Amino acid sequence: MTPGARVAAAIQILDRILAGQQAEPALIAWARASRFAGSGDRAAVRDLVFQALRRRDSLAALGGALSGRGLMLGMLRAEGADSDAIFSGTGHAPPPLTEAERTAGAPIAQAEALPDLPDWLWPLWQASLGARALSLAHAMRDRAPLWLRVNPRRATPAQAIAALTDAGIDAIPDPHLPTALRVTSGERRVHGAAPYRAGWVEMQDLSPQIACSLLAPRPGQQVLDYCAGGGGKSLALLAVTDLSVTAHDAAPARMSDLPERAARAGVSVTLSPPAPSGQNYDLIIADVPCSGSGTWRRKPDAKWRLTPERLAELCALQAEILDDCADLVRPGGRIAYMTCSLLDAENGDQIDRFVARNQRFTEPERRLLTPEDASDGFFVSILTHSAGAA
Ligand SMILES: C[S@@+](CC[C@H](N)C(=O)[O-])C[C@H]1O[C@@H](n2cnc3c(N)ncnc32)[C@H](O)[C@@H]1O
Repeated sequence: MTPGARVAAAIQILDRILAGQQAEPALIAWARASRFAGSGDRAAVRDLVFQALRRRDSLAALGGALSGRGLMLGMLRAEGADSDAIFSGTGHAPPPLTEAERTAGAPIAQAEALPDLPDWLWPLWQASLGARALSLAHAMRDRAPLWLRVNPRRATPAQAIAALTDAGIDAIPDPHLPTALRVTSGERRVHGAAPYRAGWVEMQDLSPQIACSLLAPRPGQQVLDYCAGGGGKSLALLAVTDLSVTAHDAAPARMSDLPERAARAGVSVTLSPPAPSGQNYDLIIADVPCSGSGTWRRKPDAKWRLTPERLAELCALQAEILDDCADLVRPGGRIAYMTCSLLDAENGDQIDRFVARNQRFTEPERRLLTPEDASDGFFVSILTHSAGAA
């Protein structure tokens, strides 16, 4: 596909997303209907669509319209590219620019200053992040790096880096957490690469890796991963400590990959039968459903789909899960509450309300990680039951 044809495809897909379709199904539907598009074309069109969604408002302002065409025109203007060369009308390229399109659009500085967040959310974002609100909103406009976690049961960071290099993937360790590797080239090769398939490395963003490193459970402790999903947090803990880990999820199908991932990593996780009971756990991980506002670089359409009603529903569910976990932790045990959100409503405010209604718990540690100091936006609060230290 020519550059113009890729832009025309992105316009078509963006129009569907702006009309209400989710990004992934819209991309899949386009790929199925476009057998002529090779893997390089599909990746390039996907990048255009995601980049446009990350910067939706500023690109619409630059391009003069909130439409697929307006967004792609705004992107070309932001890059200083020759719009007429792309909007050429030849072959499969989009039709030439109209006179109105040529004169529409805000100046670059004015458009770039927009936060690229939904209007209703911006006051909550500012109240949560204060002086860092705009820079963190703008950090969400960039593509996120891919991070890997080295599994010390299988390899050292140096061995993993060497094996990745052999597979055509470059990765460098984080200066503070050497088992966290940032992939600097060859991202798309990771899934098929030998060190991934042999369990030497797992995909996990730096921020949850840091959060898990704060928990340091003692060998042999009973751990409940209450919202286990794919089990990323369980696997991170088991990689460094021998633990008895039970995984639970309200949607058990979400844990279907976990046994295979655990086997690849050389560890084992017990999948919980119906629901955990008793007060048997030294550590409960509550990696709760959330807005995902810290991961909007990866899932940019989610930022425009979130509504105040959905945020309120999520906050109510998070409170319910915290209360369930409070009943399952053993006296003296800990709850690690985690979200991939930057919003106080889901983070500090949620914990303050929990501690106010559950006065047996204290909060020795709370950490908000952001793209400015780690990678994805991520919150962790460690809550200790007052009957003694775990
Ligand atoms: C943020 S995801 C978990 C991600 C996972 N811990 C990981 O590291 O891959 C939240 C999970 O909570 C689950 N969930 C939703 N409501 C729940 C509830 N009431 N009790 C337990 N799990 C719930 C969802 O099915 C989802 O898998």
